[in-house]
Amino acid sequence: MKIIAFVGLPLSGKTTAAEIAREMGIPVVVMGDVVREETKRRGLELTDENVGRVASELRKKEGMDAIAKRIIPKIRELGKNHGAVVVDGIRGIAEVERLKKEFGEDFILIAIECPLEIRFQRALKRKREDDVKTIEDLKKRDERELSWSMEEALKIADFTIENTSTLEEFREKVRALLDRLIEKVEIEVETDIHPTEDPEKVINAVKNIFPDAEIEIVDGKLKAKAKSLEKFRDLIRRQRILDTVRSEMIKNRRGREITLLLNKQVATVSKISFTDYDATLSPIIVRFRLYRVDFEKFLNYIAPKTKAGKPVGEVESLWS
Ligand SMILES: Nc1ncnc2c1ncn2[C@@H]1O[C@H](COP(=O)(O)OP(=O)(O)OP(=O)(O)O)[C@@H](O)[C@H]1O
Repeated sequence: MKIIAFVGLPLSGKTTAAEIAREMGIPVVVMGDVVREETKRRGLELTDENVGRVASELRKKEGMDAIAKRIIPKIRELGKNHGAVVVDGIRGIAEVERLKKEFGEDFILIAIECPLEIRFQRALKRKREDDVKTIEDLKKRDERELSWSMEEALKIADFTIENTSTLEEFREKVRALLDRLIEKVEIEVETDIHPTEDPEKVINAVKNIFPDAEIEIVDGKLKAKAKSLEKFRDLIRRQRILDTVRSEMIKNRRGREITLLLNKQVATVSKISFTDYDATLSPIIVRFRLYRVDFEKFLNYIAPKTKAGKPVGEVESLWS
């Protein structure tokens, strides 16, 4: 699961970026909603003043990362089915640090940059009730945000998007970056390592099929995550087993998950063959979890139908 947050000064384009994520089917957790919920829970009316006061109180009592802490369960819940969640409304470094601690490498921070003058012009155009009326007011608002160490957050961002050109160009940049960052398919690999087996050999068997697998061995079990499907796809084509793989995938699909059981011994010589759970040496269990690609497309990407031994209706890329 990837957790993506946008950070930037007022009017830089954070809400617009989150909106694009929503359009792409990525759920968005709005930090402000947590504060609004808390305001309601306290029986207060949802005015700007009340919401602002509750936010300050939460931060004073529970620390500067109070709101980040409260959204973590929400992120986990939404992430279960989507593979990615966007967080809208990060304000300071404490919040970034909390989310980094919680999600590690899966947390990605994107800074949106835009100079004061352009942001001010956009405020004049947006005319939201709480929007600044003068450039001096916007400078003050910037300073308030910077006092929460937003500058540090901007500095440590993994990516920076400039939003100085047209809205359409900005939307395109955000869309392209999100598309690159978010996994469409999660690949999980698992197998038991028997006492009689050489762990190195088992690792190699997995790497023969998923060369980029990040492998962990815990209590005699190998667990791995991989990203690239290329080698797997290539082996299937070289062995000319598209039909077999296709029917295995259809047979072993449960909703958005496809579980394939590969013969471990055969994998040690870089070949694919299927087995069952009772195999003498336990199988290599490969689980594909589809997030932002439908089963048909995935199936036609990995193992399209064939006619006279040639693939038909093959999908060349999951990314287009
Ligand atoms: N590239 C752009 N060209 C023109 N208008 C833009 C561009 N990017 C954003 N805007 C407009 O500028 C305004 C501010 O954008 P947005 O609400 O996304 O910023 P924000 O960072 O979420 O602001 P705030 O911090 O005030 O919530 C919006 O009216 C939006 O439509």
